[in-house]
Amino acid sequence: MKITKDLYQGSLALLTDFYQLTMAYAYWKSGKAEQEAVFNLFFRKHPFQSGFTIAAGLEYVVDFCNNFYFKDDDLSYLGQMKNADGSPVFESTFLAYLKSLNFTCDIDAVEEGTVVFPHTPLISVKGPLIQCQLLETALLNIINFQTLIATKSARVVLAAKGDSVLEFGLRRAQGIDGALAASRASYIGGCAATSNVMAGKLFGIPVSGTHAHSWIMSFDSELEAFKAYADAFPEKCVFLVDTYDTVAGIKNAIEVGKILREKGKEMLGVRIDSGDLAYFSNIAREMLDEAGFQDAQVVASNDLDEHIITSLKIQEASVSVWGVGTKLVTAYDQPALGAVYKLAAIKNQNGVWEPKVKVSQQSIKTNIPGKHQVSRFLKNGRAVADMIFLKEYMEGKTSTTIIDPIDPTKRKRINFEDFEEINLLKPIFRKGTQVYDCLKIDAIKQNAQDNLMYFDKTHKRLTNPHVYPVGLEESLYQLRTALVFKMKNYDK
Ligand SMILES: Nc1ncnc2c1ncn2[C@@H]1O[C@H](COP(=O)(O)OP(=O)(O)OP(=O)(O)O)[C@@H](O)[C@H]1O
Ligand SMILES: O=P(O)(O)OC[C@H]1O[C@H](OP(=O)(O)OP(=O)(O)O)[C@H](O)[C@@H]1O
Ligand SMILES: O=C(O)c1cccnc1
Ligand SMILES: [Mg+2]
Repeated sequence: MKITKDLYQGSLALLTDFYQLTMAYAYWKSGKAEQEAVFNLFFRKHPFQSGFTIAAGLEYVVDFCNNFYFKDDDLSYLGQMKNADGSPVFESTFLAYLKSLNFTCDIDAVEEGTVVFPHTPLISVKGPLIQCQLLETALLNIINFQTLIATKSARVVLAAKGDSVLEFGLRRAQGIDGALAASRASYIGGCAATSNVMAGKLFGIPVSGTHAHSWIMSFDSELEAFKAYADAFPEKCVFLVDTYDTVAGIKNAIEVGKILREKGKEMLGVRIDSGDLAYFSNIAREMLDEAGFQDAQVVASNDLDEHIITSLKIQEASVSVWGVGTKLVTAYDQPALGAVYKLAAIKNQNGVWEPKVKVSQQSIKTNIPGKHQVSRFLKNGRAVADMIFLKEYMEGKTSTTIIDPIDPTKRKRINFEDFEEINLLKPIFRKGTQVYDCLKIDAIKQNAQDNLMYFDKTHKRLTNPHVYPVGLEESLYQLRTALVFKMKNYDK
C-alpha cells in the first residue's frame, strides 16, 4: 500500500515540529546542512510494564521516506511565514534548497514484528544532518504509536492463550489515523481480525463482526430478530444474547440455531456483552453443549483488556473468542510509548566520525554514541541476550562482556562460538534508494509470533516480568563512559 498516496495524497514533509524546520534553516545558514550524521531511534522503557515490545510501523516509515519532498504549496506556506518584524522566517534561497532536496539517507531498521528492548535502536539513520533532522518527528510519530499498539495487542493475545481476539476499537480510537494504524498494529500483535472495514481494505487485514443491540431492538422480539438475521446471514450467525435477559437470549439463539441446522447451516455462536462474563459464558457453554451445539463459540466483549481476560481465564470462563476495543486501540493504561531519536555521531570537517553523547542528570537519558549494530544471541532456539555494539570494535574478538547501560554492575560474558547470532538491524535504504522489500502484513504478524517464541515465558509474563538482558559491548560501554567524563570535564 502507498500510505502517503492512499491515505494522505502525497508527501508528508510538513508533518513535523516547526523547530525541525527552523533548525534545518539554521543548519543550512551555517553551512552544516550536508554534514553527515547518525541518529538512532530507541525507547528507554517497555510500555505497560511489559517484559517485551513488538516493533511496528516500518512500512509507513519506508513510504514516508520514499515520498519525502516539499511540494510547491508546502513551500508557499513556509514562504509566507513572517517574523515579528515582518521579515520572512525562511529566505527564498532556502526554500529553493528545500525544493531541490532529495532523500539520500542510509536507513537500517529492525523488521516489523521483531521483539525489541530498551536502548536498542529500532531505526538508525545516516545522512546529511538536515535530512536526518527533518525525519525525526514523523518517524517517532509512526513508530511510537504502532509499536505501542502492537505490544498491547500481543499482551491481549497472550492472555487469551490461543483463543481468537477480534479488534473492535474503531469507534473509540484516537481519530481516523489513530484507528487505522491501531487496527494494523493490533493485527501485527496477533489479533485475528478487525471490525474496521477501511483497515481491512487498505492493509489486507481480515474483517469480521457480529451485530449490535440496535438490531435486536428494532424488532418486536429478540427471537424475531435472530430469525431475520439468520435469513440474511445463515453462514455468519453470532447472536448477541444480552439485550434483555441473557439466559432467555441463549435459549432464543439455540432455537434459531436448530432452524438453521435443519437448513444445513450451523450457528457460529453467541456473544455476551455485559454482566458477569464468567458466570454467563459458563451458562451459555452448558446450554449450547446440552442442545448439541458443542462447536458454537462463546464470544465475550465489554471493556476487556489483558488483565480482565487473565482473570476470566483463572475463573474458568467458557469464552473462546474475545472482542477487544477501547482498551486495546487507545492503549488505555499507557497512552504513549516514549521512543526518542538522538544524534549519536557526526562526521567532522576532516571526514572523521565523532561519536556524540547528551549527558543527562538521569543516567537513563544519557544516549549511546555511535552507529550501532544489535545482535541477538540464541542458544537452543532461546534468546539469551541482546548486544549493542560498534562494528569497528569487534574485529578479531571471539568473546566479550556486555554491560547493562544503566547499571554497570550487571554484566554477561558472551563467548561467540556458544551462540547463534542474529543481526537485528537490516539495511532498508542506501543513499536514499530502498533496498528492502517490506514484509506483507501476514508475514509481519508471523514474525511477531515467531519472535515471541524465542523468549522464555518469564519475559512474557504480564505482571512483573523477568528482565531480559540487553547490554553494551564492553568497548562501546568504555567509549560512552569516556565521552561522558570528557563532557563533564571529569578527565581534567
Ligand atoms: N467475571 C468477571 N471477572 C472480572 N471482570 C469481569 C467479569 N465479568 C465482567 N467483567 C468486566 O467487568 C466490567 C463490567 O463493566 P460494567 O459494569 O460497565 O458492565 P455491565 O454493567 O456488565 O455492562 P454494560 O454497562 O455494558 O451494560 C467490564 O470491564 C467487564 O469486562
Ligand atoms: O468494550 P470495547 O472493548 O470497547 O469493545 C467494543 C464495544 O463496542 C460495542 O458496544 P458499545 O461499547 O458501543 O456499547 P455498549 O457499551 O452499550 O455495549 C460492543 O458491544 C463492545 O461492548
Ligand atoms: O462486530 C461486533 O460485534 C462489534 C463491532 C464493533 C464494536 N463492537 C462489536
Ligand atoms: Mg461498551
